[in-house]
Amino acid sequence: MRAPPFSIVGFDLDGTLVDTVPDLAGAVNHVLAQAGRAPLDEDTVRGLVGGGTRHMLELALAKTGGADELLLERLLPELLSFYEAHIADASRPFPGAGEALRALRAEGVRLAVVTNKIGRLSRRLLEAVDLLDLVDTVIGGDEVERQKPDSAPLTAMVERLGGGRAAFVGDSIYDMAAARAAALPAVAVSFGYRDRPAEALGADALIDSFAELLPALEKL
Ligand SMILES: O=C(O)COP(=O)(O)O
Ligand SMILES: [Mg+2]
Repeated sequence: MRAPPFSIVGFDLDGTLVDTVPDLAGAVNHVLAQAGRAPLDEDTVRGLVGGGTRHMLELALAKTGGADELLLERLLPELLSFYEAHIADASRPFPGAGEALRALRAEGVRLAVVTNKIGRLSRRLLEAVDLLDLVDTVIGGDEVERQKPDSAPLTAMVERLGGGRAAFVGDSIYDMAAARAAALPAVAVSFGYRDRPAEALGADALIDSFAELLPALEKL
């Protein structure tokens, strides 16, 4: 392989590196039951992920009878503690995710996870699925002033990893908008979570599996 034209590659977490919906849905349904609400199926929860855990809960409440601030504040800590206890019961890396990270690393590319998920939970999840040691840094949604779709987390990534040409890989409109705002080329994964067709995300490249990532980066 030719050396990739990037010295930094960032990855979104939920729906990009790791298929987390089973455990996220479990945690959402745990608190919906506490609120006397009907459960949501995994396909529905898949469309609610991307804007952070609080946003996911807000959307889940809106879908099951209405969200109000008080209920949201009451249920959020419960959701987070349940999710932390079950963070990798069923969550698994998408096929080829670890291999792609290793291949990029072998080329000397510095790697980051940039997620709207809380940083502590993100590291816990990455550790549980054996990906934490493969990345140089993790930036959680609570660890920057503004989360994706703002450019702030991606600007922080480039700064933290010492500068250089960077690209970002994600699954949602939040990722594509953040990359655009930070003026970074963006690769979208077609297997992730989103509220619209993958072709409508506005990515610079679209991949159907991690086997396609390195060739896609070379063409950007
Ligand atoms: O937890 C979320 O809602 C989003 O997380 P992500 O930024 O890794 O997709
Ligand atoms: Mg995502």
